[in-house]
Amino acid sequence: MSSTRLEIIRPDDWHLHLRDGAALGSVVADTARQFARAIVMPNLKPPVTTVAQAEDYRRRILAGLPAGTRFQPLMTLYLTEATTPEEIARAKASGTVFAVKYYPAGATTNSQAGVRDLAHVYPVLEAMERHGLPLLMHGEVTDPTVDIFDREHAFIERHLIPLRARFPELRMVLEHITTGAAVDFIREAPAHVGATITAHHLLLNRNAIFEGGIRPHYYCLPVLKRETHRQALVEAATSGDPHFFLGTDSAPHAQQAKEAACGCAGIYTAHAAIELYAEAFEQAGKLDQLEAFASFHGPDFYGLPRNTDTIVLERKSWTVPDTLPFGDSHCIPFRAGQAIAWSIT
Ligand SMILES: NC(=O)N[C@@H](CC(=O)O)C(=O)O
Ligand SMILES: [Zn+2]
Ligand SMILES: [Zn+2]
Repeated sequence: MSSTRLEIIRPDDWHLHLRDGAALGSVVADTARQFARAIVMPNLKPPVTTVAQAEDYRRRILAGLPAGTRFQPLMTLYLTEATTPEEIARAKASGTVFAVKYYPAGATTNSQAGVRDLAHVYPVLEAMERHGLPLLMHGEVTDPTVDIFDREHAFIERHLIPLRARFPELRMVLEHITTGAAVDFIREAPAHVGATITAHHLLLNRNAIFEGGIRPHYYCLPVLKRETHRQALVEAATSGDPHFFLGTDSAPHAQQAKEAACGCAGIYTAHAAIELYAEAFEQAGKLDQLEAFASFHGPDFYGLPRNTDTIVLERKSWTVPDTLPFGDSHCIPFRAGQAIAWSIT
């Protein structure tokens, strides 16, 4: 399908990092411009581990919005080995917390407080299964003997398959999937197991990290994979399969934190998220599938109503700024200084 104008039901972002403080104030409007709702990840320092903390964070997000915006943050709790089944019951009853995020300790940004051994949180997972609260997973093993490009596949084999067997009714999202193995696993799973896919994993393969030199702004976790995996993700996202939905994993870091001897993982895409997905879907000849992926499958999975208003995308190129404000610093957005083919009117 080729087209120059596309009107779709307003999308939601089912995986987003908003940070906190002044940084939050710099980025939240980018998301609110296009998305009605977003699942907000809890990997702050210190992490958001209780309903009370999530509700405080939610108030800070709402306070950071430009006047008149109707954006709704959907909060999550950060799972630790100290999380209690009682906190899960409180989360379910809260009306503000929609999921619990599992970070294997050491797997990614601010994951030190995460889970070392899944067996230690079985009572919590049992409570989540009972209450129907989804477990959102950063699905990578941290075993240093496993190659970094194989860590998602190893997570599926070592942890996800056993977890599915032990908690068959647990609602789960494998976040920011990057491999054909993840696509195959999710496609075969029941409807209460889904996956988010980022725009950058649809648009880039791992060569981007090394093009003409080392490119820290293309470093994220899970790390970009080889071209065959990118193609499997594009196939999944554009197939109409309701297991797969939009999650940007937009993860801003200050420029100096990325351009460093040990640079942080994370790519900022919120300034152009739906436009970037439109590019990926257009390249696949599947623009007609963008709405289902971006606006239907996510709310259907979470049991929330679909949005009713629309956004209009136009095939009109614009140039991304070289830098964007980020608290008392700035960040380098995806496609900095380069063109994006689609705009929101
Ligand atoms: N994706 C990333 O590379 N980074 C995320 C954390 C995460 O989602 O794993 C971040 O918070 O910076
Ligand atoms: Zn992650
Ligand atoms: Zn993330």
